[in-house]
Amino acid sequence: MKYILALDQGTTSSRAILFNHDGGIVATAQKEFRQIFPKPGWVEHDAQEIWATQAGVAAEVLHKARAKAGDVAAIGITNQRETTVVWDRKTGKPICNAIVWQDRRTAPMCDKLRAQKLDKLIQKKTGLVVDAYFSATKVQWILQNVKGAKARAAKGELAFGTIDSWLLWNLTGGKVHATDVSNASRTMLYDIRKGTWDEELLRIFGVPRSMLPEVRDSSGVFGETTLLGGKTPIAGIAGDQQSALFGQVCTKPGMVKNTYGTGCFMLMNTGTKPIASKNKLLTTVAWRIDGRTEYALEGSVFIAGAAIQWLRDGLGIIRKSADVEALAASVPDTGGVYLVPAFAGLGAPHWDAYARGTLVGMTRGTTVAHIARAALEGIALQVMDILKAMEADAGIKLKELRVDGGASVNNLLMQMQCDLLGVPVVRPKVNETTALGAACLAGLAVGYWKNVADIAKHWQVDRKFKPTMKAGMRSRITEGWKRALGRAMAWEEK
Ligand SMILES: Nc1ncnc2c1ncn2[C@@H]1O[C@H](COP(=O)(O)OP(=O)(O)O)[C@@H](O)[C@H]1O
Ligand SMILES: O=P(O)(O)OC[C@H](O)CO
Repeated sequence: MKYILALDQGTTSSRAILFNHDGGIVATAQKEFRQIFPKPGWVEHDAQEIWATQAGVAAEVLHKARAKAGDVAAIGITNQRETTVVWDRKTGKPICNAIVWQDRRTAPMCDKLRAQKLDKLIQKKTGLVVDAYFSATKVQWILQNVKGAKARAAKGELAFGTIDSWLLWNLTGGKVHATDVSNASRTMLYDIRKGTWDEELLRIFGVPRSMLPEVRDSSGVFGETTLLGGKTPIAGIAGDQQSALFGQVCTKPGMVKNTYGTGCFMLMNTGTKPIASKNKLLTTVAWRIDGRTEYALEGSVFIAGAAIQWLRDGLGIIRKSADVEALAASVPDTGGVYLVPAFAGLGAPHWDAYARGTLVGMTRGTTVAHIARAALEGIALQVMDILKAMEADAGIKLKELRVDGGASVNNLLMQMQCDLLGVPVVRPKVNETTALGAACLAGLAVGYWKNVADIAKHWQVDRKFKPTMKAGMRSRITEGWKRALGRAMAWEEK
């Protein structure tokens, strides 16, 4: 058969991409959906709209390529992670909007867990830092706040799933309620070393076992769908950041990728060994193939490309995201301005749910160009902080950083990044590595590709950025950044 279809369900859009045997893109379809902000700090999605847009782009991409179901060997799913959907098993309808990974409403619940000194236990089992980011407190919130939910869940009437499970359920007409191990590892309910849902955590968060999906390998047949017209196997699932790690062929320990999308997510493959972080990074499952689990260290930055969207939609100083590059390049530096884009609190390595966006260092000479440049620099500086933590945790010095994601097309940002890191930054030709990873996991399961080496031979460099900044300048910028961070942290009152 000719193609593998990847369904890439991201935070801001649903995408469908058809890949051929060379790992090349044949056609792409994409549809944005509504971001719902009911209160400050809350972020929701309509799960039905997510399914409708995802099903829509799947049909559209086949149409664009003039392909039929019979041309598609398998489907791979990759998804925004942690986002929580609870639905009725009988009707298949969600009982409320999905609570998105960026949503901060459960921060007080996390404070309580820390006050009860449960954070160490949770980190030991799940590899995660207690934060509103993960699914557990989101499910707990739904069960406590949606009328009748707790009782219905206790009777086994409700199902919980991250977006992959929700899509899989819909693709299979409610026949399969499953997830893959990389997504399970983001729920804060899963023991990443034992590879099981954890009864003690389920008790702590008040989540009945009956709500949970079955956890499977990332590569393997999960079920079949008739969505495309014939019967197509769904043969791979991975969370989008783990999927990008696979798509970048970071399949050997020590290899690192950073994805610049809505947020920024840096992952280092650590092989079959989970490394417990001493610097507030996450230990997470990269994937499980043929029963063999590989792990990753992760630094998660909540706002990256979203800061550029804010320049566009919030401030209106650019018309489209790509315009930020020329505007920022029209000035040689930020003129001392720093933008800490803590719009959704700060993730790794700070984990401050009460931090808020801060713009400092302005003078009468400050222009929108300085602010645009500060937004790009703010992205690169957040990434610098996580790379330092990662190098300390893994005890290695990085040789190169592989990059991808929507904002990685910005050459100025990539140059700033490698200047601030002092490490070469490498961008591959196929920038859709997230979708490619899911396609590869699915393709491996059905024999479309033989093995990882078969996939690796298609990875090609588009451009390599080399550091040019003088060390003195780097430390001046870094020092100012530390002070700006201090202004942003603990801003929102508890
Ligand atoms: N040229 C650009 N420079 C900087 N940011 C960009 C550029 N083009 C797109 N972006 C940002 O990239 C993000 C989209 O990337 P994408 O990988 O599609 O994200 P996601 O998967 O999180 O929805 C948006 O936040 C957008 O503002
Ligand atoms: O949708 P993205 O690409 O911004 O990714 C979101 C992450 O999976 C959140 O953990």
